[in-house]
Amino acid sequence: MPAGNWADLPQWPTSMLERVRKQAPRVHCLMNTVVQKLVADGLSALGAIPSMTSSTEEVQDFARKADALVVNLGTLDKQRREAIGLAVDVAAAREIPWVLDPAHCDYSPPRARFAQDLLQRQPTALRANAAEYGLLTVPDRVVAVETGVVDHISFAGQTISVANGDPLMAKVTGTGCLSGAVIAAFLAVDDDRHAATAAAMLVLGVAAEKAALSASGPGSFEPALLDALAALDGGDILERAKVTG
Ligand SMILES: Nc1ncnc2c1ncn2[C@@H]1O[C@H](COP(=O)(O)OP(=O)(O)OP(=O)(O)O)[C@@H](O)[C@H]1O
Ligand SMILES: Cc1ncsc1CCO
Ligand SMILES: [Mg+2]
Repeated sequence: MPAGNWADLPQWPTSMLERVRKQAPRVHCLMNTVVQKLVADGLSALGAIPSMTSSTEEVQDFARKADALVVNLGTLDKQRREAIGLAVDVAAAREIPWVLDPAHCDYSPPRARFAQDLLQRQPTALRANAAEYGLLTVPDRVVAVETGVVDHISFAGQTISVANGDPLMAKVTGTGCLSGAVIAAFLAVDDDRHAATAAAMLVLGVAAEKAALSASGPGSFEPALLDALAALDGGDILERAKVTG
């Protein structure tokens, strides 16, 4: 079990990244309309295969082909609520991992209620920023990720903290949404939900640090992040990892 043994087993995130690249998991995204392109490109750069429809006629067919699902509430409407319910039905029946990102649930009580109802359906992981996270009660079997300057990934009474990343991540809309999708890709290749979620946050954080080396601001950071996700190797991860837990 990697959690708690970071110093002894520092190769497990790299092994998971290699499996993502080799297995190319299909990640179906019910993604807000603001960041669909970044999330699709980020998953592709990582080595996963994104799909993105939210049509109620088709979403179950897409979910049946997927290895993991990410549900993001950023641009919620009636039809998307319905599509989310249909997709989660398939994920539950097929027992594939799914990740909930309750984007902007702190702006709207109905959205917060919807997010809490979805949590009762036992996603594999919740990924939220601090404002969103503080509003929700996370059931025991759900990996709870609170992102920010340091990411805290909690499960079964243990917390892994990942201090990698760069302030430019907060200047590009959708890095949090992308993190939920990256978590889904890692969950698709490893059954250890706590370790897989932490590895995903580490990989994104290290890629962001590499991207920041060449970026001159948010505009150039975004494509550099895609390049870094595609090029990342075990050496980068070992050299830069700031993981405790
Ligand atoms: N100041 C920072 N320094 C380092 N990493 C950061 C910083 N701010 C955010 N991050 C990283 O950026 C990613 C997004 O986290 P954040 O908490 O900003 O999500 P968010 O508010 O939901 O983002 P969005 O809604 O734009 O997708 C995480 O991987 C987090 O680690
Ligand atoms: C800016 C924005 N508005 C709805 S979703 C989204 C991107 C994730 O925060
Ligand atoms: Mg968000």
